[in-house]
Amino acid sequence: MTAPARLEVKDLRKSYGSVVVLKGVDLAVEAGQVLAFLGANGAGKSTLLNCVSGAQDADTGDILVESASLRGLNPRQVQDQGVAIIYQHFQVFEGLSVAENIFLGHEIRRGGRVDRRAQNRQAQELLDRLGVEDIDPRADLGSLGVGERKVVEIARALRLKPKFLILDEPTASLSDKEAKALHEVIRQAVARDGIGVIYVTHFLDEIHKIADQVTILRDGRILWTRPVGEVSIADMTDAISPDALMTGLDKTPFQADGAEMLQIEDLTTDFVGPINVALHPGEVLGIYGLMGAGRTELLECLSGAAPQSGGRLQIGGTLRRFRTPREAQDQGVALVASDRKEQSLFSSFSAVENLLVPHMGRSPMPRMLRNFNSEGLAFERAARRLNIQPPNPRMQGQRFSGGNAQKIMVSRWLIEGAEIKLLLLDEPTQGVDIGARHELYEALAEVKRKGTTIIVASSDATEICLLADKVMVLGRGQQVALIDNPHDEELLIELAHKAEHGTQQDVPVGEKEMGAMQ
Ligand SMILES: Nc1ncnc2c1ncn2[C@@H]1O[C@H](COP(=O)(O)OP(=O)(O)OP(=O)(O)O)[C@@H](O)[C@H]1O
Repeated sequence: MTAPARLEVKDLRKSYGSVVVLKGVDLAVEAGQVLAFLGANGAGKSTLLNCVSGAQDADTGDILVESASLRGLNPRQVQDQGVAIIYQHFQVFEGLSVAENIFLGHEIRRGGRVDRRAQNRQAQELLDRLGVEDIDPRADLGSLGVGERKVVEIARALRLKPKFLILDEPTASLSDKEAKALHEVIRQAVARDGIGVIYVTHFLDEIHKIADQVTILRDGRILWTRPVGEVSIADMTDAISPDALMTGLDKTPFQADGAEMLQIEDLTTDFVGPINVALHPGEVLGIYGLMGAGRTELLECLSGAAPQSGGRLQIGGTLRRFRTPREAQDQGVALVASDRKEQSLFSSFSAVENLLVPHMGRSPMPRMLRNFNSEGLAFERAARRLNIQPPNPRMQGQRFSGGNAQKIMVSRWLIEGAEIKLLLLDEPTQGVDIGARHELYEALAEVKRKGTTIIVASSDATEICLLADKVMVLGRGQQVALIDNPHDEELLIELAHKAEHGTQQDVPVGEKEMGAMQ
C-alpha cells in the first residue's frame, strides 16, 4: 500500500525586517485528513499560509508536496502542484453565474467561444459530487447566500483537482446553519476525493465537528499537534490565549431608567426598513440576520455613511438626519465597520494615528488627547486592554494582523474621553481570537455600564444572545422580530433563515415576538 500524499512544512522561518514571525515551523497534513490550524491574532497563521500558497517566500526552510518543494513557486505554480487556497475574503463575483465563477480564468471553449453548456454541466457534476442540491449552476452568484458562495469557491478550487485545500476562516460570516452545511461539503471533499485540508478558524466549537488533528501556533512556533479526540475546547483556549481571563459576563436583565436615548420610527434606506425600535442609555440591541439581510446598511445609515430615505431618527430627543459620518460623530454616534482593513484602517498611518484619527481636529477634543505626549499613553492603555500585538504605537496599520487591526478599530471608541452616546458595531469579533473576544466583551460591558447605547450586528447567534438586551432579526431588509432578553439561539437562526428564504407568512411568530413586534 502506498503512503498517503503529504503536505509538509519543514523548519520554516520568515521575518519582516527585524520582526521574526515564523521561528522554525514544522507542520504536516495527510491526504484525507483535516488539520485545524489555530493561533492567537498575530501568531503567524496568515504568514504561514502565504508562504505555502506562494504569495510570499519564506526566508529558510521547506514546503513539500509528496517530496517536491514549493519554495520559490508563484501562486499559479503552487496551484499546479495541487495546493489550493481559499481566503476569507470572497473571490467570487456577482453578475456572473455560478458556473462562470467556477470556471473563471479556466473557461471551457469551443470554436473560440465559451461553451456555457459544458460549463453548466461540469459545474453541476462538481456540485453533485459535493452533495450540494440546491445551487443552480446557471443562477447569478448575486442570488446566493454567503454560505452558498463559499461552496462555489470550494467547487472552483476542486475543479483543478487539488490534493490539498487550505481554508482561511471559511465560516467567518456564516450563520451556524450555513456553517453546518459548509462542513458537510468539506467532509464530502475529504471523504470522496481524499483531499487534505488545512482549516484556519477562531471558532473553537467547530473543531470537533470538522477536524482530525489540531495544531496550535503560538508566537511563530508550533506549540503542539494532537488528535482532536484528545483535546477539549478548554485545552485549545488555554493554548491559544494562556493569559486570557475567561470569566463569564454578568448578564442581568436590562432595567430601563429614564428617557430613551434613541428612537427610530419607520426608518428606511434604499433596501432596509421600515425599522422601529427605541433604546435607553446603556441598552444593547443585537441585530441578527444572514449576510445580505441589511444589517450593514442599517448601521451605515445610523452612522451617516448611507442615506436615510424615510422615517425619523431621534437621538437624545432631537430629530437627526446625518449626511456624513462626521456629522454623526459630532453627535456622539460612531461605527466600527465590519470590513475594517478595507474600510476604516489607514494602511500607511501608524497604530496610534489609526487609534486617534477620528478624534483629531475635533472640537472639543477628548480632554486627555489634547496633550500630544499622552497619545502614547492612550495607545498603551488600548493595547493592554485588548491585547493589541505588537503593542507598538509607531507600526504602520497595514502591518498588523487582521485580528489586531480589528482591535485597534474597536479601541478608537473605547478610549477615555471619546464620549460616545451610540456605538454601532458590525461583526466586531470577526477574525478576533478567543482570548481577545472575551476581552472585547468585557470592554463593551464597561462601555454599557457608563451609559452608552450599543447596537451590535453579528452572524453569531451565541454572541448576540450573550451581549444583547434586545434583538432585532432582519431578513431581506425587513424587521422580522424584536425580542427582549434573547436567549434562544435556535429561534434567532430559524427566524433569520425563514425570513431570507421563505415567505413572510412562513415566519413563526411566537407570543413573545408577537408582543415585541412593532
Ligand atoms: N509587512 C509586515 N511588516 C511587519 N510585520 C508584519 C508584516 N506583516 C505581518 N507582520 C506581523 O507578523 C505577525 C504575524 O501576522 P499574521 O498576519 O501572520 O498573523 P495571524 O496569525 O494570521 O493573525 P490573525 O488571526 O489576526 O489574522 C504579526 O505580528 C504582524 O504584525
